[in-house]
Amino acid sequence: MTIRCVVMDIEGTILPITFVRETLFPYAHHHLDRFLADHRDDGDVRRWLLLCQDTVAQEEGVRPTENQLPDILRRWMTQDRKHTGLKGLQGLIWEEGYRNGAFAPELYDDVTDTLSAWHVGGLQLALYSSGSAQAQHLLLTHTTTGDLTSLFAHYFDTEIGLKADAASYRRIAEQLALPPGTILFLSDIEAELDAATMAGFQAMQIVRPGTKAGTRHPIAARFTDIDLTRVGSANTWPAPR
Ligand SMILES: CSCCC(=O)C(=O)COP(=O)(O)O
Ligand SMILES: [Mg+2]
Repeated sequence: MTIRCVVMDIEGTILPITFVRETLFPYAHHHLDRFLADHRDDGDVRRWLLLCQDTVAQEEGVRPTENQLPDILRRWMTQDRKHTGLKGLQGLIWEEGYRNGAFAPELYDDVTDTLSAWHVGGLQLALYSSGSAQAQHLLLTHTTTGDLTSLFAHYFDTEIGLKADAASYRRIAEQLALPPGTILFLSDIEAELDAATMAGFQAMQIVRPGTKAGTRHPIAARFTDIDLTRVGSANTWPAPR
């Protein structure tokens, strides 16, 4: 089946995991208190704080005060919890960092040209990350190879569901208004690829240095190794190793 859209993960797929874990996450952790002091009353900040408070109230039976929230948020960050409210707040904190030039994401060197070629060839491109859609857009805006947002039509985050849940991919296909079999999902994580294929997507594991190659999905080491015309043909995938 012809691929019409490529949906891709971010960390470990288009850029090194270390950029997220060693640059973005520590920045949000470090600047949380000051950010909340400065922006507590901003509309988006209020929305995400309320969502975090709701979750704690549901899980623990007691609604935390706003003063108790920063410690809870820091605990969630340490746990790498993929909570929509936390992810929303992190994205807003990173916005300042991008604006100040505190960091710039460097994509793997095979990514930008491949994305441009796919875009020129008429493919729709989309990101799917646990990071908020706003954070995804920011990241693409500030890459060391320039602003890549014009290449992307869609940004999916945890508001559509968790990445290891097949229902999330069914909702993505609905939003894209495409048959699932015409959508290729790229990720380094097998559990995410499993969920995507359960929803009928084509899926390929991107195996970057340090990624453990799985056995359940076709693999590619670089975007330049992906031949979209062969995706889904049973006799060619997985690639021999
Ligand atoms: C927009 S980059 C930040 C990504 C992020 O916050 C994150 O938690 C990545 O998680 P994922 O489940 O998409 O690997
Ligand atoms: Mg990943």
